[in-house]
Amino acid sequence: MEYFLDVVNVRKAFSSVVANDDVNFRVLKGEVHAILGENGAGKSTLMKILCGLYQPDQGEVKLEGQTVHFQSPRDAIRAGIGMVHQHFMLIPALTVAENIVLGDEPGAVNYDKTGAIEKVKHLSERYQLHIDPKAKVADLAVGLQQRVEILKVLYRNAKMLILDEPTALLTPQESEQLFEVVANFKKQGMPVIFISHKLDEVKSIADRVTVMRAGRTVGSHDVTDLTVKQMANLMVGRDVVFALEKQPQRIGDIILEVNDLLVKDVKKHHIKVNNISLQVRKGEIVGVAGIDGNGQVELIDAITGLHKISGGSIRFNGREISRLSSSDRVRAGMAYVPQDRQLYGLVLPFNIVDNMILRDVRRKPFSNWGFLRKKVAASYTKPLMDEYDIRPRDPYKKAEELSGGNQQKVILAREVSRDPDLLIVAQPTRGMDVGAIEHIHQQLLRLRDEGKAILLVSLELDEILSLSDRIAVLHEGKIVDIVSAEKISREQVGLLMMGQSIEKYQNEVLQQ
Ligand SMILES: Nc1ncnc2c1ncn2[C@@H]1O[C@H](COP(=O)(O)OP(=O)(O)OP(=O)(O)O)[C@@H](O)[C@H]1O
Repeated sequence: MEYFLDVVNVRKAFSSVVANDDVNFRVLKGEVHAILGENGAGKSTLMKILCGLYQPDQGEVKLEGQTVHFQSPRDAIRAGIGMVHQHFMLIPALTVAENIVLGDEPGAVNYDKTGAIEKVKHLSERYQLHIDPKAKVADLAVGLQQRVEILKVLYRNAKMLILDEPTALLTPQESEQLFEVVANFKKQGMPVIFISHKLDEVKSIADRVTVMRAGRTVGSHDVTDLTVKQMANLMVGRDVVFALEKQPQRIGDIILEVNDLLVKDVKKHHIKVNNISLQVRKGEIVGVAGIDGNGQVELIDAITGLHKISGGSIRFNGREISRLSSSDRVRAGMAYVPQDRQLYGLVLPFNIVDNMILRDVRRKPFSNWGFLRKKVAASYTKPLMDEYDIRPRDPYKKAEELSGGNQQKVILAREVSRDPDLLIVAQPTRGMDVGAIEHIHQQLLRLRDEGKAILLVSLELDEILSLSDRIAVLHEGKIVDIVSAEKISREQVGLLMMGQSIEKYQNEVLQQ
């Protein structure tokens, strides 16, 4: 067997936190190798070692049998490691070709443009990554931007690709296209490391999987030998419940009522939310389904007060709130888990305690005559860290030092525990492991059963279908339909998301 990558006994610690310990795994030439692990298991740290951002404290990394010592990402790129990050690093105003060449020829104003375009064309044909080299990146959909990132590393002669949660921001169709691209790499002998929390994806595209637990690798397996459930159990170390138990609904008064809501983009050029009317009542979860970019973010930003409205009304607990600031809306009983956790959800240089009481820092019991009661704040935080399994269990750890999934847990713990009348959650489980998803879903259902109102925005159709009582489907800023979750199938929601009608689908099915 020919190994491209061999990781031997790697260890990496950040002061007292050992992020990687005794890490061992091998990647074969031409295989898709998934890395699975709970939030905080050490996957990102390991990948940062492989791409030269961190140096290991101990152990060895070998490429094609040769030990390598990367001092910087540049060294790793030169050795053929191509990392495609979750958050793209592209310059929107430049073309595809310019973005691809940039970085390889820094500051090169006089680079060989025709040659570069030719090379990009050649690469996109070879790997079936079809894209127009002259298109402006700002005009491309997310899936195509990701192609540019992949082409960028291929242009630098990558011999192995690392894809870090590559489908987190993709539509199901874009994910399918990505999997075809990955299959192509495989055919051409290029190894791919694939990090994902989505076990179905791992099952369908990976050949082998290495599982990490608490910083250590606990084994590598052929994917064909494992079921999705077994993968989940290996990762979490216990049985994971996939099916949710939903209690019968007890609907109460209207908590949120949006009427004829009109929201434009910041420059007021385009309508983002087009005359939307929607109600959320006590004891129900209303899911908002839609392909990314169809007005979901603007809708919830308008309700929470982060985005100005251009028309219509928003009533919360019977009171018109569209002129209230977002902090006044929070005081009135609204809680919000934003889509962009690093921008709005957390203050990254603050520790977990400070982030946990962020919204209530000036109020009792955390403040007394203007003085922060640190002990009270800490004893409020610690049980929440246990309940939400926030790792490491150090309440004074800075948010920026937490893994992505653990950052998300801090926000959810804070917002859910504030006991709001209305909870608005956007992509609540993005980047979370299966065990954490199970817990969050149970918490959302508990709030619903306690009579709270929940507005759930998610790109995960299965999440919308399993949690929601009613589903509002958005397309191009409009609500196509509001349907009962019990009476609609996954395919029907998919059709509505594309702006098509269900009747057409039903007629087609009848005719078959
Ligand atoms: N720069 C840092 N400083 C201090 N601690 C860190 C740093 N980076 C990571 N850690 C810690 O190392 C551990 C592993 O984190 P890592 O980000 O590698 O996990 P992960 O498996 O990628 O998690 P997730 O699935 O949530 O992204 C965590 O406990 C994290 O808090």
